[in-house]
Amino acid sequence: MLELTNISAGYDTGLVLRGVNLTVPPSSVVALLGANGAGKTTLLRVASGQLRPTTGSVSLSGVDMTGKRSEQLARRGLCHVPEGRGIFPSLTVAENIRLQTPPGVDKRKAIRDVAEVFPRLGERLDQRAGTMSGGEQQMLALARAYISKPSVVLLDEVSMGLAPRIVDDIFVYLRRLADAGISLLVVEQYVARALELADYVYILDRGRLSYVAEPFEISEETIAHSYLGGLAS
Ligand SMILES: Nc1ncnc2c1ncn2[C@@H]1O[C@H](COP(=O)(O)OP(=O)(O)OP(=O)(O)O)[C@@H](O)[C@H]1O
Repeated sequence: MLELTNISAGYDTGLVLRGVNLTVPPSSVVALLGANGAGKTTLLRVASGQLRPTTGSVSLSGVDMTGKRSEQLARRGLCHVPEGRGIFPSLTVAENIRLQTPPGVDKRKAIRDVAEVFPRLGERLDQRAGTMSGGEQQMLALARAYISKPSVVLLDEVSMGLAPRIVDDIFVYLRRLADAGISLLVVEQYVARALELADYVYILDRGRLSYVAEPFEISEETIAHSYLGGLAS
C-alpha cells in the first residue's frame, strides 16, 4: 500500500502540487488522470523518492519513507517505470535483465521468466537494448516490474508513441501484474483502457486533486473536462 498524504511539491520554477492525498490500496489499480502539466509525473517522482516534497508524507506498506532516496524505496518494493523508459541502451537485453534482478533471485531464471512473458525479448537477449524498436525497449523497461517482485509499480505513460498492437500487449501485461496482486499507479493517455484496468480514478487539476471515484462513477464529460484542464473552472 502506497499512501501520499497532503503532498505539496515543485521545482525552482514554483510549486506544482498542492495538498494532494492519494492512496494505492493493496492489490489495487489506481489511474491518475489530468491535463498536460497538471502534475502527474511530478506526483510519481515524489512517490518514488526522486523529488522531495515541500510538505506532506510518503508511506509504503505502513513505513514512513518521506525524504528517502529512490533506491531505498525500490528496496522496499516500489518500482517506477518512468516516461522515457529508463533502460541501459548500450547494454544487451540480457545484461539489462541481470542488472535489474534483485539480490537473491537467480539471474538465469529472471531471463527465462522475461523471455516467457515477452517472447520478443527472448529472441533478442544478445541485442543492444538501444538498437531495439521503441515497443521492444518499453517491454524491457516493463520487465523490471516483473522481475523485481515489487508490491507497487508506478507507470508513467508507458504506451506513449507505440503502435496499437504493442499497446494491446502492454495492457495484457499490466492486467497480468494486477492479477498477480501487484498494486499499480497508472498515468496513461489511453484513458478508456486505463479505466478498464482501474479500481479507483484520481484526477489532478493544476496540481490539486479535483476528483476521486471508481471508474463506473466517472462520466465522459468529467474526463473530457479534466483533459482540457477546465474541471475546476
Ligand atoms: N524538472 C522540472 N523543472 C521545472 N519545472 C518542471 C520540471 N518538471 C516539470 N515541471 C513543470 O511542472 C509542471 C507539471 O509537470 P508534470 O510533468 O508533472 O505534468 P504532467 O501532468 O505529467 O504533464 P504531461 O501530461 O504533459 O506529461 C509543468 O508546468 C512543468 O513544466
